Amino acid sequence: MVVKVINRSAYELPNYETPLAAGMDVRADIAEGIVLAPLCRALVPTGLFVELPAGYEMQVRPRSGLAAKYGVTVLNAPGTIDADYRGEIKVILVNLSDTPFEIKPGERIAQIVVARHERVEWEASETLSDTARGAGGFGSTGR
Ligand SMILES: O=c1ccn([C@H]2C[C@H](O)[C@@H](COP(=O)(O)OP(=O)(O)OP(=O)(O)O)O2)c(=O)[nH]1
Ligand SMILES: [Mg+2]
Repeated sequence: MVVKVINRSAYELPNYETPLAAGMDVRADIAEGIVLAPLCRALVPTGLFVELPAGYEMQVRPRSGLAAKYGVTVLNAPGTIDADYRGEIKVILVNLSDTPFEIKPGERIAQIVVARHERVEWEASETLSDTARGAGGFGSTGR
């Protein structure tokens, strides 16, 4: 699938690192490092602008390495880029560790995954069909 993109970043376009990768890593398009103190967050620019086809979204997901090693993750994961969004893709990073973390210029901070999605029309109703689960949830099947 071909997706139109404007790259105003200082870096190459994101790419799939391995043949079957689902996500492409995106880089922090910042001139200077940003120090994230514990429990602080930052809206980090990527310099990328995309035009997704109707029926597709782009998800902004954390990188597991940053999460496991540094406690740094995407606060709103998965972030949603709508097909009608024309602004810059930005990543909301949060530092959930107890030590400061410096986001370096050009660092790969998150990954983007393009996915199909449905759009629904509501059928307003007073009842729903019976199921074995019914209204059970939130641990109803045990721990
Ligand atoms: O991690 C993210 C999440 C969103 N966006 C952009 C693309 C998306 O289409 C738009 C709106 O996102 P969302 O609907 O999640 O935010 P909102 O708080 O509901 O803002 P809005 O009122 O603009 O919809 O912001 C990003 O760049 N990065
Ligand atoms: Mg919204």
